[in-house]
Amino acid sequence: MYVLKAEHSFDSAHFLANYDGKCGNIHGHRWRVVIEVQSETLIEEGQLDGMVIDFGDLKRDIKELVDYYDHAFIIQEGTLRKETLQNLLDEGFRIIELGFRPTAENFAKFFFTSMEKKGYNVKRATVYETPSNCAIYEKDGV
Ligand SMILES: Nc1nc2c(c(=O)[nH]1)N=C([C@H](O)[C@H](O)COP(=O)(O)OP(=O)(O)OP(=O)(O)O)CN2
Ligand SMILES: [Zn+2]
Repeated sequence: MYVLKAEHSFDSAHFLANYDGKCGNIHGHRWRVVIEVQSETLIEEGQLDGMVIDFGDLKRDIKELVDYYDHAFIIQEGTLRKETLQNLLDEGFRIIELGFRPTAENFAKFFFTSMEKKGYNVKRATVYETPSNCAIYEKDGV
């Protein structure tokens, strides 16, 4: 089995609602998203001979996905009062509302399935919240 790994990072703010501790306050991370894709075979002709996929194409697709979340305030839907949210939007802040709690685990699954939707045979998605903490989502039995 061949495995290719590429990554891209984004900087954003978030908070964990209903969290008893410092992470309940607004804070920022450089989220590092590492994607691994797999293949039993290699392309055997042309420019891509000997490759699973061109690293450039893989990196481009990860960046395209991840860059949307860069320099935004990421919140879980329903965790800010309507007026608070409206005031932030009126101030011109870029807010991204998610249907899930913005944890490393949920982001790992989200980026895994997003890359699958782009057609990749994804082996594993790893999301680092800090240089020493990461969550991994991977297929069962792989
Ligand atoms: N399993 C998870 N635990 C926590 C998550 C998470 O996504 N999954 N997230 C957080 C917070 O977002 C927090 O920002 C990260 O926590 P922490 O490791 O405490 O971050 P620090 O680098 O600031 O830790 P220090 O050791 O105090 O420097 C919490 N938990
Ligand atoms: Zn955090």
